[in-house]
Parts: sequence; C-alpha cells; structure tokens
Amino acid sequence: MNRNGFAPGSSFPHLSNRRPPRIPSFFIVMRLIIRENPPSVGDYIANYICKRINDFAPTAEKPFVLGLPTGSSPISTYKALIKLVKDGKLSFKHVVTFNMDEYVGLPRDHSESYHTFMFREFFSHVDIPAAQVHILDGNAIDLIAECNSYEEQIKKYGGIELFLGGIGEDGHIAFNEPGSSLASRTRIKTLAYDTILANARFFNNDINAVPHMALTVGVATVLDSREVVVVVTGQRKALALSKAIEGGVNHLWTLSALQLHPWALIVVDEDATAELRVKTVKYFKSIERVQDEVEATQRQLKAKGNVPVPQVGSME
Ligand SMILES: O=P(O)(O)OC[C@H]1O[C@](O)(CO)[C@@H](O)[C@@H]1O
Repeated sequence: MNRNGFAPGSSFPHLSNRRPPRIPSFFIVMRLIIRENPPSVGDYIANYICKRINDFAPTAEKPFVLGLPTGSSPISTYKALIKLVKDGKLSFKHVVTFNMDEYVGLPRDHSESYHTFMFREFFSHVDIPAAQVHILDGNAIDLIAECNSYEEQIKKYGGIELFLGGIGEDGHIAFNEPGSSLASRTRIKTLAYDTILANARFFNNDINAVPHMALTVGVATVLDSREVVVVVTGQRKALALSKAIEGGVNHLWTLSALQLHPWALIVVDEDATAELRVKTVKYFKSIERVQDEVEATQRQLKAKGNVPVPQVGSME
C-alpha cells in the first residue's frame, strides 16, 4: 500500500475496499462549489490548498506532493496562492510539484511553453526550490521514456496528494482528449482540433503555430491522486461541466472520470453552471451548506474539548 492507502499503481482506488484515511464517510461524494466569478474561485481554491498543505505539515522527509495545471483558468488561484505566501500564511519549501502537461516540440523558453508559463505565473513568485518542480520535457529525445520516468517519479514520492486540474472546452482533463482511455497514464497525445482552435489565442490566433502534440498525465494518473480539485470557469466550459457531472462516465468527456474518485472537488464560477439543471445546482449547494454546518459543529465541539462525532448519514 502506498501512503494514500491504495495498492501501488492502482488506477481506481474506489474499487478497492480501502477508503482513503481521513475522509469521513459523508464526504465520499463529488463536490461542486459555485462562486460568483473567477477571482472568487481562485480565492476559494487557494485557501483550500493552503489549508491542506498546512494541515499536512510537510517536511523535507515528507513533502506535500501537488499536481498543477496551466491555462488561463488557474491564474486567479496562482495569484491568490502567491499572496498567501507573501503574507506568510503558506510556504512551498516542502512542496513537490508535478505539472499536468507540456507541448511537444515547443522550445522550453518559448513564451507559451508550460515551463515558461509556470515560472512566469507562479514558481518565480513563491519559495519553492526549483529542484522540487517537475514538468514533462516535450523536447526529450525519447518521449516515451520521458513519460514512463514521470510516472516513476510520481510513484517514488508515494503518489500525488492533491492534483489541481484544468479542463478544455471539450471536457478533457489535462490533455486527455475525447476518446482517451480512462485507464491512460502519462503519454504522448495528439491534440484535438477543438483544443488547437481554443489555444490559438495564445499563439496570435495562428492555428498553425499551436503544437499538435503534447505530453500529458493520463486519466488514471489523475485518478490515482489522493484528492483531485478542478477549476472550471467561463460559459465556454459549461457544456463540458454538465456532461461531466450530469452525464455518465464517458471517455468522450474525460473529466467525467472524476465520478470514480472518492475525493473530488470541482470549483466553478456562475458562468460555468449555465448548462446545469437547477436541481443539480441546488443539490450541490445543499451539500456545501450541510458541510459548513458539520464543520461549524465540529469546531464548537473541539473548542469545548469534545471529540467531534459526524452526525450526517453517508451519501455514498
Ligand atoms: O484554462 P484554459 O485557458 O481554458 O486552458 C485549459 C487548458 O489547460 C490545461 O489545463 C492544460 O494544463 C488543459 O487541460 C486545458 O486544455
């Protein structure tokens, strides 16, 4: 068993009888948090990650292993995380990161490479030692070996504690385009035309300048993480969000694989909920309300010196 309580290499921890430790039974449910706009989504996720890292109390021997995405959606989260570090509330000194993906063939110092993006938007502003940052090398001579070694490195650290992810308009998580196997691992992926069109905005709207291939962690790599948090903002992601949470698990909308994860959280803005049923929105809002109440009760009990006992029934 690895630190997460899963069998090493297990892609579908939900199928094992082991529930990840520290998760009360009433939290074994996908959660959807709705905030007004991208900045408030960023604040929510940053505070959430901050609490998770601080509760974990990472050390050099036991670092917190964090998966990270690129794209415009996580920028507000990165800004908020940087502020928490500057305010002395959070440190990345004992955090090890693994990025989701990288273009193939784009020079590392290209302004749109994910290496450049990550250092420009995040790593250069926090106290993470560069040696603790892992980003796939899309210029490796042997790309397959690069992908295999990435999986090995993740394993060496005992797995990813929390994977923060972004999605594409076609519902892909990382660069797991429609039709990707839900058992996929880190590999080379040809980008879908939709993704090339969507990302052309970063390449002066020239679709020929957008790389057609990328290295990406697989769906199973993401599912193996102890916890997955996904950021979804903007109306252009609304259809993908509804397919992923209201539809069945489906390789055409790879985000839907999160339904198989015991500890998944999707944080969205109002615009991204445009295609959801009112009933769905109400359901997820009620879960947030109940959880807030449970946590408030637990805090009160703790303050009185009592051991908190969850009163909410299982929602499994
Ligand atoms: O947030 P944006 O700009 O829509 O970009 C999302 C893209 O970034 C990624 O998260 C890459 O890490 C992909 O999943 C997705 O294609």
